[in-house]
Amino acid sequence: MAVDLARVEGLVRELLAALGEDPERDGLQDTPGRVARMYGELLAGLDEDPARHLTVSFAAEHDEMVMVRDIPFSSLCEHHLVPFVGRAHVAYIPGTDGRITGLSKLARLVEAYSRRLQVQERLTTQIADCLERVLVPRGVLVVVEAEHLCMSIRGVKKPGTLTVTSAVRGLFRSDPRTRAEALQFVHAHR
Ligand SMILES: Nc1nc2c(ncn2[C@@H]2O[C@H](COP(=O)(O)OP(=O)(O)OP(=O)(O)O)[C@@H](O)[C@H]2O)c(=O)[nH]1
Ligand SMILES: [Zn+2]
Repeated sequence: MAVDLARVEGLVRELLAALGEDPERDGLQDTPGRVARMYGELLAGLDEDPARHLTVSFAAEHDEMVMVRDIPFSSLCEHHLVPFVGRAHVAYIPGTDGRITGLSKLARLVEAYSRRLQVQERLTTQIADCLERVLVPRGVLVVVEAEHLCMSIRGVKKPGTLTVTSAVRGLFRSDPRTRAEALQFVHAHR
């Protein structure tokens, strides 16, 4: 595991003391271990190769867009170590071999890249890059919408703002009609 649980536990005990707390008081005794396990969970994506999810593919001779929309995710902002939470929309147009991957695998990809210290732009790009590299599709479109708690609960304090990022490749980039159709899918029934 990339996260050193014992070390994080010790440091959280230290952090609590630096925050003016008594780490030995009743309510805080188990907190360092709990926080360490939480980071283990939130950063579990570091321990896996996201591409492995895409090794499952089926011959479908489907040559039109496939989109899984509204994939919920939460990630950790690498600037403040607080969450950003939102939804990802992932679409691809199968390659000339007509092979498709499992729908859940697109959500697993989002999960794998969000369970790391991230910025939203990199998360978006990494999902698109992995799909492009492993599936070799004719097009990839990834849209990510998220609220950053570092903008909601502190600093500029603007809850409810949504940051939208996209990564657009292949046919979705070169053919405006294909891109428009995909974006229409993203916004349908909302
Ligand atoms: N581009 C990008 N910026 C992010 C993301 N998450 C947080 N940030 C920004 O990172 C910036 C860090 O700016 P700094 O000025 O170093 O930090 P800060 O003083 O805490 O900034 P404020 O949030 O404006 O108070 C802020 O503008 C955040 O809004 C992200 O996913 N992508
Ligand atoms: Zn932040």
